[in-house]
Amino acid sequence: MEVSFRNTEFDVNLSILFTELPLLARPAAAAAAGFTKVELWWPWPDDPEPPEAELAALRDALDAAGTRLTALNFYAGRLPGPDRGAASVPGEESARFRANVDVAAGFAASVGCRALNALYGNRVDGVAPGVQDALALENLAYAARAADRVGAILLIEALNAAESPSYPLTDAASAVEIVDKVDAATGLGNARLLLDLYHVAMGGADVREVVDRYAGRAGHVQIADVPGRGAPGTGALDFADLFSRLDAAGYDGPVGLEYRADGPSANAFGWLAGR
Ligand SMILES: O=C(O)C(=O)CO
Repeated sequence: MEVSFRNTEFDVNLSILFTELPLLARPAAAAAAGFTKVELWWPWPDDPEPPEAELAALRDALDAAGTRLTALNFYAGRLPGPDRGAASVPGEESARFRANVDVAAGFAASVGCRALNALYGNRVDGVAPGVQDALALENLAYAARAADRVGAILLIEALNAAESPSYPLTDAASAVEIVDKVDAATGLGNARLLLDLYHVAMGGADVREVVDRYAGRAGHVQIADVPGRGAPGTGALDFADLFSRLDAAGYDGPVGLEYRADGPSANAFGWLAGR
C-alpha cells in the first residue's frame, strides 16, 4: 500500500520503534530513515527525576540528529510493562508523577516539545474509583499548569480495554470528558485528546466515525494497524481514508508512528510514499 498524506507531520515513536538501539542512538536512526520529528514515552520508567546528565545526553542526541520532539509522556510507571500512568494512583506513584511534572515540562521546553501526554493510570484494587478520579483531576490540573508555563498542551489518551483491562479511559468520549474537566479546573484551555487510532480500532469502534467526531479535539494522533500493531498496510485499517478524514476535520498536528516493526525498524517505513 502506498500512502501520501498532505500533512507530512509524521513522527517516529522512539519508545516502540528503533528499540533495538540504545535510547541515545535512536534519534540519529530516525533521521537516517528520513524523519525530523520523534516522540517518546517517558524514557526512564524507573525514575521520574533522572540525573541532569541523562536529560542533557538525550537533548544532545535529539539536537545532533536534527530531530525535534513532538510529544513526550510524563512519568507513567513501568511502561512498557504493567503500568498505564501514575496520575490517578494514590501514594508513592502520585508523588512520583508530581515530582516528574516539572522535570518533564522543563525537558520539553529545552527541546521545543509542545505536547505532554499524561496517562491516567490503572484502577487500583481496594481504592474507590471516585478517590482515584479526584486525585487524577488534581494531578492532571497540576500537569496542565506546568505544560502551560512552557507553552505546551496536555494530552489525555484512551487505551484499549483488551490490552489495558484496568485502565478506565477506553474510548475517545471518556478521554474527552477528562480533557473538559481539566480545562474547567484550570481555565487554561490547553488540554487536548491524544487520538490513538490503534486503540480506537482495538476497542471495536468504527475508527472512521471516531475520527470524524473527535479529530477536532485532538492535539496529537498516533497510528498503528490492526490487528497486530504493525505498520500501516499490515492490518485492515484504511489509512488513506483515515488520513483524508483527519484532513477534512482540519487536524494539522503531528501523526505519531507508534507501531512495532516486523524486523529492523529502518525497514518499517516502506508504506510511506513521496516523502
Ligand atoms: O501504551 C500505549 O499504547 C501508549 O500510547 C502509551 O503512551
